[in-house]
Amino acid sequence: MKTMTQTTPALSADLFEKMQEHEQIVFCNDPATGLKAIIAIHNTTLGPAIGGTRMRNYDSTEEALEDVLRLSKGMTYKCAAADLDFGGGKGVIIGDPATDKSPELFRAYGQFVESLNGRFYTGTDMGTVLEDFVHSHRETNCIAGLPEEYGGGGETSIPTALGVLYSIKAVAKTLYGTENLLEKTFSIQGLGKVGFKLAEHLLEEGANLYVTDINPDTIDALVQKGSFMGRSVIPVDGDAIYQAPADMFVPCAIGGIINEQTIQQLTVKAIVGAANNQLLTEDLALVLKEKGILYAPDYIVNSGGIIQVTDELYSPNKERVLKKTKAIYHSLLEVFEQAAQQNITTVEAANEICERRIEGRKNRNSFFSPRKRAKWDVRH
Ligand SMILES: NC(=O)C1=CN([C@@H]2O[C@H](COP(=O)(O)OP(=O)(O)OC[C@H]3O[C@@H](n4cnc5c(N)ncnc54)[C@H](O)[C@@H]3O)[C@@H](O)[C@H]2O)C=CC1
Ligand SMILES: O=C(O)CCC(=O)C(=O)O
Repeated sequence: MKTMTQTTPALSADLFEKMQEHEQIVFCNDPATGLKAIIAIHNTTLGPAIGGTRMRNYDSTEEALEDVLRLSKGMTYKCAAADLDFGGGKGVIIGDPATDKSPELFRAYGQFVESLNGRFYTGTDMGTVLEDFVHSHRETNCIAGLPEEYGGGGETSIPTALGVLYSIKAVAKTLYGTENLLEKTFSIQGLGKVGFKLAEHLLEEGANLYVTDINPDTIDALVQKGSFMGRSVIPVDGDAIYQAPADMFVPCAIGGIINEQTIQQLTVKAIVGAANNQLLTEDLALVLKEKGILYAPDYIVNSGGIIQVTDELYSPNKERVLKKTKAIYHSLLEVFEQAAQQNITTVEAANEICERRIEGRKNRNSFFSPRKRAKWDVRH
């Protein structure tokens, strides 16, 4: 049997190695409600950490930890890219969203969020809905993204889907010299909160779609919609989506789907979608560049949701959110321009812009302290 002195140093070294530049990881365990969650705070240079909370049936704690570390880092870049006064964080709840949810579980989660004393704000992500956080909000003010009837900005997937649409237009402008999407074809992976709304926008623009989802009901609903609008919506099975003969691939489900295998199958001219962490590893951006596939960095494309929830703290205003979401179009064009000028990947160009912003702020607003009342904080 191993003794504590043998195991402890190895374990902690491993965990700190995994954290890399992350500031803090919080493991939340509440046997009474079954809550098992991990909150990761990546960087608070720009302000308190913010990021949605994902609920997923992870195969292991390790997998959940990997996910929350990657997602929280992405939030730091997302906030910097959208020029928000927030840093990056994220939460994951380990469990099946279909069977393991309860009001008590989300209240318990709210208590853990509250214990961070303003260092972390959260709301929805994959597997969670706004109503879950109404329960959490009973325990903490640090919820961003409440339903409208609770004084929040409402469904975040609405601005997220719009942001993806503006991004697709920026990509079309770059590739074809026009934003017109009539008769363009898109392959969409995931028809959930964001993917379905985006698909509706694309149909309204006169586009045709290949779609896949693990839930057949959502596909049927979209096929019906497409036939009603006289557009083509072709369902494809699982991995066949990578080979669909579309102009652009639009990932709106899980991360890590762009890898060595899938890149070989893609025939599209661009990848632009809502999913977080689309590239399994960042160096794949170079493989895409060499293959002539324009990659729109995910954390810029999908920033509509975070734009809305952070704006909510000034009190909700749909017009202001729309204006800020439209700015995604220009942010992407700037990234594409810089990448072309410097002959670097779009990921490198986007990261450079964000890192410059964070670095520039370090001297003025170093390390957020919750004792300072933040200027946008209207609920405390
Ligand atoms: N909701 C939001 O405002 C934002 C969402 N995102 C990201 O966008 C993605 C989608 O988010 P939501 O639409 O909110 O989530 P959701 O949970 O509502 O929808 C995800 C959809 O993907 C499907 N799906 C899951 N695994 C799949 C697979 N292997 N193949 C095909 N379909 C699969 C699910 O059945 C579901 O319909 C996630 O990666 C999320 O992190 C990013 C920014 C904001
Ligand atoms: O939509 C939200 O509530 C937070 C945004 C977020 O976590 C994300 O953009 O991934």
